[in-house]
Amino acid sequence: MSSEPLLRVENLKTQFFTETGTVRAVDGISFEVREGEIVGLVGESGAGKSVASMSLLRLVENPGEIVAGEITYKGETIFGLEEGPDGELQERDDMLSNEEIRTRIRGNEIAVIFQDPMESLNPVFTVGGQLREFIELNRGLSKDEAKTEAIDMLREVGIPDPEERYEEYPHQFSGGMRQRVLIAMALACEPSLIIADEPTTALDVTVEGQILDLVDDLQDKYGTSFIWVTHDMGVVAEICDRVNVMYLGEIVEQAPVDELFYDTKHPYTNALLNSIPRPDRTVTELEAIEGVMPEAINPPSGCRFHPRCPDAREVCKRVHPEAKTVADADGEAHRAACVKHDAFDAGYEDSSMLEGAVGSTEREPESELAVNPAGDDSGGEGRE
Ligand SMILES: Nc1ncnc2c1ncn2[C@@H]1O[C@H](COP(=O)(O)OP(=O)(O)OP(=O)(O)O)[C@@H](O)[C@H]1O
Ligand code: NI
Repeated sequence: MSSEPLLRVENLKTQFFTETGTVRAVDGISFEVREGEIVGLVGESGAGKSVASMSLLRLVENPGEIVAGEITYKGETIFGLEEGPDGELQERDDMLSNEEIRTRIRGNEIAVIFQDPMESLNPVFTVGGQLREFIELNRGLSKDEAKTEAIDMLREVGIPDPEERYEEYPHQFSGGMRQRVLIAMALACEPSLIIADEPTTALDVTVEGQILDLVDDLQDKYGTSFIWVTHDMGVVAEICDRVNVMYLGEIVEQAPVDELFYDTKHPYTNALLNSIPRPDRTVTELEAIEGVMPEAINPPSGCRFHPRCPDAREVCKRVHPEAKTVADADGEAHRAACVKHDAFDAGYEDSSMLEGAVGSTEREPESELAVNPAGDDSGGEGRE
C-alpha cells in the first residue's frame, strides 16, 4: 500500500474559456489509482467526470485547457507546471511531449472506452478488420497474427462465434456486443489502465450487468486498473474498489466503496445513494435529488452543494471546504468536503439553520427533503 500508485492526480484544474465566461469544469481534484483496482468517478451530469477523464490523457480540446495540477503515471509526468524565469507558469521540462503521449501512452499504457461505441467504431469497415488493424498498428504484429489475436480477443470478451462475427459490420452488433468489442480493443494492447467513461449507460440493465461481470473477470485475469466513470451508484457498488464523488468540478467525498456506502460522510453522496434502490433499506419509492446542479461558470459561494443540501447551515454559504480526512477506514483515509464534520472546526454546530435552502419553492420544505433527514445512522429502518 505504501508503493507509488499507478496514477496520481494532484490539484487538477481544467477550464473552458467561453464567451459567457470561464467554465471551471474540473476545479482542483486529487485522487490516485493503484495497480489492479477499479476506481469510480461518480456524480451527476455536468460534474466534470468526462473532462477529468479526458484531461488524464491530455485530450481536452479548445477552448478547454488544463490550467493547474500534476498528473503522474508510473513516475512519468503526463502534466506538470512550474514557474518560469519571468514568474509565469510554464510546462515542466520532464512533461511528456504530445508525440510521446500519442505513441507510447495512449492505447498502450492507458486506453479509453467511451459511452457510444458507434463513435469509436467506423461503420464502413468490419468489426474484425478494425480490431485487427488496431492490433497490427499498436503491437507490430503481422496481418495474420493480428487477425488470430483479434479473434481471440473477441472470444475473450464473450462474443459468440468470433470467427463469423469477425466479418460483420458494427451495425450488425447489438449495443452490448459493440461495447464488448470496445473492451476487446481497449485490452488488445494490454494497457495498465483503462478509463471507461459511462460505457454501460446506454445499455439496458441486464446487458449492463453482463458487461460489468465481464469487466470484473477481465480485471481479475489481467490485473488491469480501471477508472470507471458513472452517474450510477448501483454500478459503483458492483465493480468499484474505491470511489471519488464529484460535484461541480470538485471531489466532495473519497473512500473505499464499503465505507462510502455504509459510513457516508457527504450529504451529496447520501443524496446520490438515496436515488438508487438499496437491498439493505426499505425504500418505497426512488427519490431524485432535489434541484438541479448549478452551472460550473458561476458556482455557488461556500460549499457548492449548499443550495441543495438538507444539512446546510449559514456557515456553509460562507466557507468553501477543501476535502479533509474525516474518518479512518482500516488505514485508508476517508475524505469529505463538508464542514459538519469535526475535522473542519468551522463552527457548524453553532451556525444557524439556512432558511429554505432545500425546496424553497412551491411545497413544504420538510416534504421536499431528498435525503433521509434522520441520516444513515438509524440503520435499515426504512422511512415513509
Ligand atoms: N467544450 C466545452 N466547452 C465549454 N464547456 C464545456 C465543454 N465540455 C464540457 N464543458 C463543461 O464542463 C462541465 C463538465 O462537463 P463534463 O462533460 O465533464 O460532465 P460529466 O460529469 O461528464 O457529465 P455527463 O454525466 O453528462 O457526461 C460542464 O459544465 C460542461 O458544460
Ligand atoms: Ni461525461
